[in-house]
Amino acid sequence: MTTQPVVEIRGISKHFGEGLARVDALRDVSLDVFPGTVIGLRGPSGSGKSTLLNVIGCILEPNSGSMRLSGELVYDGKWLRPDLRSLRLEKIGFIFQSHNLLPFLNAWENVAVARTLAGANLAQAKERALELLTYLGVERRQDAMPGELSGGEAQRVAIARALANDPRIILADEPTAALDSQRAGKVMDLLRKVAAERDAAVIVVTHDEKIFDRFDQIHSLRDGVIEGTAENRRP
Ligand SMILES: Nc1ncnc2c1ncn2[C@@H]1O[C@H](COP(=O)(O)OP(=O)(O)OP(=O)(O)O)[C@@H](O)[C@H]1O
Repeated sequence: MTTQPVVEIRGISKHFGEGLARVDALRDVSLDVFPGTVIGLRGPSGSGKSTLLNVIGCILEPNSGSMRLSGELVYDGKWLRPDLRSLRLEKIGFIFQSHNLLPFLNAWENVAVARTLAGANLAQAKERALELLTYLGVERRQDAMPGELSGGEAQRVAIARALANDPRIILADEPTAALDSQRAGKVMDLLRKVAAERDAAVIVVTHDEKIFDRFDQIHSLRDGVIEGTAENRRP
């Protein structure tokens, strides 16, 4: 049996500006990410990491190429779905550097809101939120406001929120940048568990060398091109 990639990118290019001001942020990038894997994107500032993450997240429209997300062709020279918001809600969970929790909602409400945006009623959304907070080991903090959470706790709540709609693709932009190495390691272990147990693909933009050994593969970008890939062998 062959496993289909969850993210399948072919010949994606993206530029900003025109003429002398043109910047080629991605040049003919192809990439497959398989279920159950955690991959890293590294590279110098301006190499195209965030652009690639935002293209996969259907936030930025590329200029050419094609992209399949969990088997569905979503971009082929143009977006193939009129409603990108519902596409994102259905397929993708986002995790940011600073957790981006809504400061006026408590922990479980922050998770539940993502579920209600996808159409669930509040009771269903709360049940799911509490399940996910338990899964991530922060159920005791369910009523805490974001300002009362430690950095590690807040990032776990943010991961729970990213999982609210059971996406198969999790995109994380520098998720450990604000954490010490022990907490960073824990967040990466949780992302590995999420990938393994939910058959998801986790894609992490990072500069953080202390977590490089936690990836199955790390792609190095330079000037909009994937110039190399390192594999971490696992027992
Ligand atoms: N909205 C935009 N308008 C114009 N140029 C942009 C825009 N977004 C990104 N760029 C340019 O595209 C290139 C790639 O940027 P990108 O943010 O993807 O790099 P990065 O590798 O994520 O960098 P960093 O590590 O600093 O976040 C850079 O030259 C950047 O200046």
